[in-house]
Amino acid sequence: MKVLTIIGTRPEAIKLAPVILELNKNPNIENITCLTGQHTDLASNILKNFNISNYLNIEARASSFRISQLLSNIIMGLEPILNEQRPDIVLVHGDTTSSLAGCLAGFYNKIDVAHVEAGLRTGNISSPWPEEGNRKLISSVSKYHFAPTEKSRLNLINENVSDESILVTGNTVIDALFLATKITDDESVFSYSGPKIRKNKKNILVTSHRRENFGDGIKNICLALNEITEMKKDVDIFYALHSNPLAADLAKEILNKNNQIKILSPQDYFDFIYLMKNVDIILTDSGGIQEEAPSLNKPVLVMRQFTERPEAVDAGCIEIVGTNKQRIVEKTTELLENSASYQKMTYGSNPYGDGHAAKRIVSFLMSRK
Ligand SMILES: CC(=O)N[C@@H]1[C@@H](OP(=O)(O)OP(=O)(O)OC[C@H]2O[C@@H](n3ccc(=O)[nH]c3=O)[C@H](O)[C@@H]2O)O[C@H](CO)[C@@H](O)[C@@H]1O
Repeated sequence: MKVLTIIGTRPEAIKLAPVILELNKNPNIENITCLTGQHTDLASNILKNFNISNYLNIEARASSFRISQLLSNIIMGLEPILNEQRPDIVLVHGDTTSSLAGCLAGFYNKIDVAHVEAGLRTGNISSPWPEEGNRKLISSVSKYHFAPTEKSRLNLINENVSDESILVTGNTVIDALFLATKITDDESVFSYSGPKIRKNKKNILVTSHRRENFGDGIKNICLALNEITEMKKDVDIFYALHSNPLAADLAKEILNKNNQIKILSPQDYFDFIYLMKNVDIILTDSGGIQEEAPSLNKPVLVMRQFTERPEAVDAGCIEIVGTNKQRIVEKTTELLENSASYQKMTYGSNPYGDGHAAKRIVSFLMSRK
């Protein structure tokens, strides 16, 4: 069986790395990994973390940030590879422009598409935008759907996806985290050379990069961080910037005079895990971090209006706080001051899986050969 695995962004690289390693282990599978160029630097660094060095890169980065330009560049960039390699399966992940483009390129060439992290829905087509639309479109033309949870599977059934084409696998980010924590537990692998995490402080890790938060959302988040450090002199905040200047520039402008806030460049995956493991609280609009944090027993306040991770909300390990400055300040302060509230959010088992999702995906594909 020949598989073409498409990777665009950092989270796709993190979440597909375990699947690629599993595919490469199987003598009956030839896997070709192809970067699209959507996040070349971030994605290639992640593959390096997981010792994946053999991959193509179509460098389809759009000159502007126009999604439609990037989508068409990727589809056209993949055509020659699809014609030359004629894979049996195009494997895509999640909800990005690269995931949708990879899926459509496969579909237009009558090649079966397999979708990892299928079925996540907020039910709101404008949030997250364009991810909710991307993943619904991918579900409508994919042949196989790897749903992380039972809830994701039910979302697909509600959209008339046939049950026998769905497999509930767990989220592969837990596979990646377990692989990485095995590697990172050997402290010598850390290259984290950022500002020290001081144990006599309360430490908060922050990331924000969602398009719907650009502008006012990120502004309110940063104003809330300034207010928290104004009130709490024993708090250090580590803000890991995203590579997208539309997410990073405003944060740098608002936060750069606050010496309690350490502004970090995008972190290598192992170093980011080190940060997640060693802080007390995580504030983020990220999807993957909502799934990882329960395995690290870290409470997460989600700075979005909606989440497609209801399982973690139901389990009490994440809480949606949106981008309202006052609400972010209040909920963060509560976790800093009220140990009962804090304990309630540190969770035993992770609703997002057991770290064996990649194995399940590969054996399912082999059974369909
Ligand atoms: C709507 C939505 O939720 N969509 C998500 C979005 O991904 P995301 O929101 O999770 O994106 P990010 O937050 O950028 O990545 C997070 C990962 O990066 C690591 N990290 C973070 C900061 C850093 O400095 N260094 C790092 O290594 C971190 O540990 C984590 O694993 O698209 C994915 C692809 O389709 C989807 O799967 C996913 O649902």
